[in-house]
Amino acid sequence: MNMGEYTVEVKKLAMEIMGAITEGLGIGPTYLSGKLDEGMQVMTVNCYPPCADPGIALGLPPHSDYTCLTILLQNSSGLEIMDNEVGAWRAVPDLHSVLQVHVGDHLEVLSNGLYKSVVHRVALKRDKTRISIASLHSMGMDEKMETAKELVDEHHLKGYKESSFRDFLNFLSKNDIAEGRSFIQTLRI
Ligand SMILES: O=C(O)CCC(=O)C(=O)O
Ligand SMILES: [Fe+2]
Repeated sequence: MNMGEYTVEVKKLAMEIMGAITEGLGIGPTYLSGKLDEGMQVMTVNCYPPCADPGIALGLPPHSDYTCLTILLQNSSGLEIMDNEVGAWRAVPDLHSVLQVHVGDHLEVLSNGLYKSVVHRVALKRDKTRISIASLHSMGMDEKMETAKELVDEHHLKGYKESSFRDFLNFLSKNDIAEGRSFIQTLRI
């Protein structure tokens, strides 16, 4: 499969998974399908060179993705995920030909916090180049993601402000995520 075909297939998968998630949330399998289908798919190909002293450097600083979903393919281990219950990093095992699905900030907003966006980072290897391909799925540039009204009531107050992909880009231009500022924190009410 070439990159173009992969891009098309991974989008279909993202649409299916989001349909299953919104169905599971009780807001129906097509709740977001139109806006997601017409929305943005950003493909990033990341190359992490070997590092003589991996203890003092990171491939990618801790962050969560602004997306609804991110689908990731990696050629070797290196990705680490924050385990919020214990406040420790967990290495994602090196599983061959496996796609990882990350919950992004906008799914946390949509679900009123029932899904939590995953904080992740990439560690470097002493003797190995690591390559990953991430497919980031979100609505259009100026489409505002709002918490589903069906998931808000007097016992479950609305926990998030609405935001768009452009709002995230504006945040990025003014803040350094390497210093720990996170977009989702600015959305929490
Ligand atoms: O290289 C990876 O495994 C993660 C890439 C990533 O987090 C991103 O592109 O947002
Ligand atoms: Fe990421």
